[in-house]
Formats: sequence, C-alpha cells, structure tokens
Amino acid sequence: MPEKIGFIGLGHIGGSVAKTVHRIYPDIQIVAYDTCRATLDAALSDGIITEALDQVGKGFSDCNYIYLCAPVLDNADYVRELSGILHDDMLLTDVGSVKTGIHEQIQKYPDLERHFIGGHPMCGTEHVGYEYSTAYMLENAYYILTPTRTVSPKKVEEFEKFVASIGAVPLILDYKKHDFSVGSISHLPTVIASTLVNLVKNLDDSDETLRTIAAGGFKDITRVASSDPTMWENICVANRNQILELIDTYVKALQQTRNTIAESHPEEIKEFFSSAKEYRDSFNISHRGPIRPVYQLFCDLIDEAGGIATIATILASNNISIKNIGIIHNREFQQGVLQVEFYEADAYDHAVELLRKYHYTVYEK
Ligand SMILES: NC(=O)C1=CN([C@@H]2O[C@H](COP(=O)(O)OP(=O)(O)OC[C@H]3O[C@@H](n4cnc5c(N)ncnc54)[C@H](O)[C@@H]3O)[C@@H](O)[C@H]2O)C=CC1
Ligand SMILES: O=C(O)C(=O)Cc1ccc(O)cc1
Repeated sequence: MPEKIGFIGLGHIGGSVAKTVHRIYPDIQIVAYDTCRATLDAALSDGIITEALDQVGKGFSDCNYIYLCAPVLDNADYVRELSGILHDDMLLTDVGSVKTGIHEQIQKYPDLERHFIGGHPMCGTEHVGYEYSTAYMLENAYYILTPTRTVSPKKVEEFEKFVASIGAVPLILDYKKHDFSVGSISHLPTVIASTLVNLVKNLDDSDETLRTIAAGGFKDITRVASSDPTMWENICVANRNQILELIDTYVKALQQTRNTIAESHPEEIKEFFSSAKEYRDSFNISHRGPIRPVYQLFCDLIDEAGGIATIATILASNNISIKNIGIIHNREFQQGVLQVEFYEADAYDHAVELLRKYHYTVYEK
C-alpha cells in the first residue's frame, strides 16, 4: 500500500481521485502541485492534501505513486522532468483521455518506462475544476489501465488491486486499443454532439425557434457539447489520427443512413432503427463483455415535488443507498419519471420490491 501519493493537476478528475483515496485511506499522505494556487488552497483547507508543492520536482521524490492529472498534452510534457526523481518503489500513472502521446514520450526514457502504467477512469461530467470533484465519482466506474511493455506484472497487479480498492473496476488494455476504443465511444460522440449543436445554432432563425423548442432528446445527445473546450482541444490534438479515421467512418455510415431514407424502403428504415435500439437497450441490462450492469429503475411520480422526498424516505428508512436520483423527461417518459440508480444488485432488487409494495409503478430496464 502506498504511504505517499503525489498529484500533478488537482481538478475534476485529479481532485476526485485524491478525495476518494483520502476517504478510503485517510492515513495516506497526499501532496499536490497545480498551476492554480486557489485549487491547492481549497484542497489544503478540505484536508485532502497534506502539502501544496510549488513545482514539479524534488517534492515528489518520496511518493510511491505519482498521478498526472493535468490536461493531456501537459501530462506528456511532465515525463522528462519526472525522469530525474525516479526511485525503485515509484509508480507513475496518469488519468488522461488519450494514451498514445504519453506512451510514446515514456518510451524515450527506458528507466521511467518500467514504472509507468497509464490510467483512464471512465467517469466524469461536463464540468471541470476541483470544485466539481467528488469522493464518489470513481464508484463502479471502469478504470482503464495501459501498462508499458516493461513494467513488471507485480507492479501491474498491485496497482490493479489499488484501483479496485478505491471502488473502480480496472480493465487492462493496450494503449493503441484504448485510443481506438475511447475514440469511438467518447471522442467521436463529442465531436458529433458539438457539430450538431453548431449546426442547429446556424440553422436557427432570429426568433431562436430551434433553441426554444430543443427538447429532451436533443439535450440528451448533446450534453457533452457543454464540456470544457480546452480539454477537448487537447484530446483532438492528442488523438488526431484516430479521431479523423473515425469521422471518416462515421461520414460513410451517415451517408448509408441517408441512402436508406432516400430509397424509402420502410422495412429497411425500420430495420436501421431496430438494430440501433436493440444494441442501445442492451447497455443497461447486460453482464456481457466489459459492459457493467447499471442498477437503475424508473418510477412514476404523481406529484414531482413531494414525490421524490417520499420515495427517498422509503429507500433511506430501509437502509438502501442511492447512487443517483433525478427526474428525467424523454421520448419514452414524456411526462417525467423518477430515475433511481443503486450501487448494488441487492439494493436494486430490494428497492423494486418495496416501491411496488407501496403501489408505485416501477419500470425495470
Ligand atoms: N473531465 C472528464 O470527465 C475526464 C477527464 N479526464 C482527463 O483528466 C485530465 C484532467 O481533466 P479534468 O480533471 O477534467 O480537468 P480540470 O480542468 O478539472 O483539471 C485540470 C487541473 O490541472 C491544472 N493544470 C492545468 N495545467 C496544468 C499544468 N501544466 N500543470 C499542473 N496543473 C495544471 C488545472 O488548474 C486543473 O486544476 C485530462 O487529462 C483529461 O483528459 C479523464 C477522464 C474524465
Ligand atoms: O460527461 C461525460 O459523460 C463523459 O463522458 C465525461 C468524460 C470525458 C472524457 C473522458 O475521457 C471520460 C469521460
């Protein structure tokens, strides 16, 4: 178990990892450097870090783990500086959304390469900054690990256990496969969402009709367009080739969809939507492959204001912990429905049983 951990960058993700480590292992010393002094002051006053460092250098030399949690391109720039403070019992990791650049940088320093395991927690929101970090964000989230060719299996196993011990689900991938995979499910979708938002902005009239009527579905699929522009600038520069290839593939797929609609064969159009629906519906219910089950139910609300409190009270008084709760309006539930997510299958089963006992209509997905 590490005794001391250093963070370079303590924002949304770095702050969340640090807060989680502090919650689970309050005796681990945490030190941090961040270009934003106010961030370090906030973390000191929260008692999350024991020391705020004013540079990347010797202050990190007795850390067992060092986490690079700055924007992707800055993380890669720190590799050279860290090569000077290596010791045998040190593990260097990062949380960046792209892995090729940092792995290529690490390969220039064979001594450091033996100490590096790339990391990418698959969690987060569209917000940035330490103020949006939480001690629970990693809970049940996939945490991709990309070990180098030369890091020892023992170090990988130790870090895997550490990641699992802080509530996340480690998944080992080759760094190139990582960049293709997150390129497909995160980078391309964000590029598409932002393109769609810009398109609607340009199509809108002076009365802003489109903006006014933009409803649930549009907001759902474009939420990530509200993410931090600097972060996505970094991601697009760092994963440029992969994103370009995926955009080309997507353009071909969109052209294919256009043809299907243009040719006006109702069965083919229906088949297109059915195939997408079947795959999308499988996301929440399946234990297959790397897809983790999501323990969520949907429950009808009669009166939104008092309704949530009543349901929360029923669950809390039966010791059922809620991971997430909120009203959603979408095409399926236009009038609004309460979405409740749980940490575990048992809690979910118990909640369904209880709410039905109290005559709520519960939809299981
Ligand atoms: N936002 C998200 O949902 C996710 C982000 N990531 C990755 O996590 C990393 C950090 O992103 P966030 O925490 O979301 O951003 P953030 O903006 O909340 O945090 C970055 C922190 O690094 C500091 N910083 C900026 N430049 C720095 C530098 N040169 N040296 C030291 N500190 C510096 C900033 O002051 C800030 O506190 C990025 O590499 C990103 O790709 C990974 C998973 C999810
Ligand atoms: O906002 C969301 O839902 C995200 O998907 C956040 C996110 C952004 C970047 C990542 O590398 C991983 C997760």
